[in-house]
Amino acid sequence: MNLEDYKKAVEQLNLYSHHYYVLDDPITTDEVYDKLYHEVVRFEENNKNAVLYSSPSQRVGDAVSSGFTKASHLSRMWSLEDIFDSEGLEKWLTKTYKLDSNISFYCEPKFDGASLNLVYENGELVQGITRGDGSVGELITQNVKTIRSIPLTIAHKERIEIRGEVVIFKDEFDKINEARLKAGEAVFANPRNAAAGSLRQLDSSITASRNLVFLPYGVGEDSLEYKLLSDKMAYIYELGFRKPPASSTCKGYDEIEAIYEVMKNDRDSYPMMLDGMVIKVNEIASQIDMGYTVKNPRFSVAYKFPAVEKITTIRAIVLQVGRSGAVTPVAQVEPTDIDGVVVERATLHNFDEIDRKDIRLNDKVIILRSGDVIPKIIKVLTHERDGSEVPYERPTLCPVCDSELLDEGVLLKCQNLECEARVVNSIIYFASKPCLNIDGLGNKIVEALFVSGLVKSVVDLFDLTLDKLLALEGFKEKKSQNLLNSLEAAKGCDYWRFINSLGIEHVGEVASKTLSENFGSSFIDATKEEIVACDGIGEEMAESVLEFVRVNRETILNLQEILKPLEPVQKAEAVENPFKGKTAVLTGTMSESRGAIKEMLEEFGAKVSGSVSKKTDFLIYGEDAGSKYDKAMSLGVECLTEDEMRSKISENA
Ligand SMILES: NC(=O)c1ccc[n+]([C@@H]2O[C@H](COP(=O)([O-])OP(=O)(O)OC[C@H]3O[C@@H](n4cnc5c(N)ncnc54)[C@H](O)[C@@H]3O)[C@@H](O)[C@H]2O)c1
Ligand SMILES: [Zn+2]
Repeated sequence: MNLEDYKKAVEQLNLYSHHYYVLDDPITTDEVYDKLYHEVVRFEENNKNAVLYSSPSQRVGDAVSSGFTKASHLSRMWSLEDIFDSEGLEKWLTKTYKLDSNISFYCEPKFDGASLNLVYENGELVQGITRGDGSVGELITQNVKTIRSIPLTIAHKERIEIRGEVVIFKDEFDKINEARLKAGEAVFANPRNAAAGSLRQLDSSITASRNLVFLPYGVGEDSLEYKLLSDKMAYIYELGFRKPPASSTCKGYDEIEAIYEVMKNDRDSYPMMLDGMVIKVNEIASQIDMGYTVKNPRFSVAYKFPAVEKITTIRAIVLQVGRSGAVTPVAQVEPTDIDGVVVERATLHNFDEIDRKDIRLNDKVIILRSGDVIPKIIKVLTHERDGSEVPYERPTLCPVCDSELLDEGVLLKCQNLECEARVVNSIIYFASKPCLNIDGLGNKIVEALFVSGLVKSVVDLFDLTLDKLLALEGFKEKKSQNLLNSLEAAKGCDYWRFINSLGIEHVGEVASKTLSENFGSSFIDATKEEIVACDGIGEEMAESVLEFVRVNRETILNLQEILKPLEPVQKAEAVENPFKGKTAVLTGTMSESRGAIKEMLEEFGAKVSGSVSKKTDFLIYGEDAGSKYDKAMSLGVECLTEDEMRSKISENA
């Protein structure tokens, strides 16, 4: 890197930072940012006189957005030095032991969110300030007050600054994005941006709706006299703050590495995103002696986890046809190693998503792989386009059978009932675990059976014979006999499996069980009213059942004749009691598990439903009953405590 490159790199980093910190909409990955940042730092170490005032190494964060009132922190907020591997840890420890050899360490997760400073005076929350540039941040007290894990009053009366990270849990993040997708709004790239963006809203009610969580990691100005950071933090948690998971004290390299390994391997199991582990010197006197660089504390370091976001290129968009004929697009990307796994495909959800993100062939994109979920594209780097990108055109023909697709906007559908993809996938579904659980009907075999012409629908499976199978290429005696045996074994299955295996749209395992319990084999004669009256079954599902039965009645009867599924045993008629035939909802903590109480009520002939509606006859509540209780009260539903319910039963039984 020469001086010219250095100046360009600083400018580039500042552009990245502006998008990251001010606009909450990054235009590159942390990995790319970190790599360039470290090149800049290396150049500066060798060219001390050339260091630019605007260099990101000289400051924390970025400029403060003009939309908010500014506020100064009582004591400065800092960034953290990064390390990425064992070698980095060794170097950091050597450097730190030189400053003080008699130290131990406090390790905790590095939460990937937005940092926040809380000022309490006389035990009251008086200010909430973003980190900003470390000295001055944005005053967002109103927003901060909507975060339920931030106590408005604490038992500590002297002035104190409590610092922590505001995060959004992963499941909440998915919910927010799902809702935004439905509303046609742009989705957040990742939970960090969602947290930072939600925290810095001009309208507090938006912040309030986002279920943010505050995790304390330290204090700024304080008058506490603890000798150890671990004790100081224990005191903070006692004041009513949420204790972050997995903090521990330890000594030396080996123990730190061991804690890091466990945390890294468990990262997916935490409800929030972690991007590393923070190591801090535990002795406060030593911390004070060590002090700070222009940017970072010397007594602390962030030991980063491998990146889960990478930049790659869209090579193709391939189409998959499911058993219902729905065509889903999947992106094929330039193979990219993400935390040890080579990623070649990413979901695109549906065609609207391609339009909304304006995903083009050859586009550079940020791809995220975290946990077991299928990798997804979280951002198209439109500013990196060079003209070689090709807009994607929606297909009009089925990629498998060439028949015309039905374009329903979000969904495209192949309507050809004999389309190979539809038949093969519906047979695979028919044989899958929650359906008839037939071994030996994997993708390859079903395809071979279909192509041979022997099997054009599930009914044909049961006409297979040993002779017919042996005539096919690749079907040896043992394999063929095993398949025939498993087909035979599927006969006499539970009735709900039979319903589930039909593959009725919107009807999964739970609904199949409900239909089976309520109707058994007469489900094909049930009316819409009767179906909707079942717990957990709505209009859409009922219509889908009726339509399926209308079109496929013959096939259902035919299959039923072959499979002879078992009719569900009807429950014995319940004795007369006030709950018989009524619908009840359970909420709060009870003396036994709610599952056990549900079973008991069902024995008394009640239907137990998950949500309160006008159809609910009783709400039975235990301790800490929440919104269901409020809703029941507002609808005038009769509310009973667990004891009241029990005495009603014993009076009558
Ligand atoms: N993608 C981009 O475009 C882009 C741009 C700028 C910065 N960045 C990322 O941001 C990083 C620099 O940002 P930074 O200065 O906020 O540093 P940082 O986020 O790497 O580390 C410091 C921050 O970590 C947070 N933190 C979380 N858990 C903590 C804990 N247990 N103890 C102490 N602090 C904890 C605090 O908020 C603290 O301010 C870069 O390394 C880069 O990865 C990315
Ligand atoms: Zn087709």
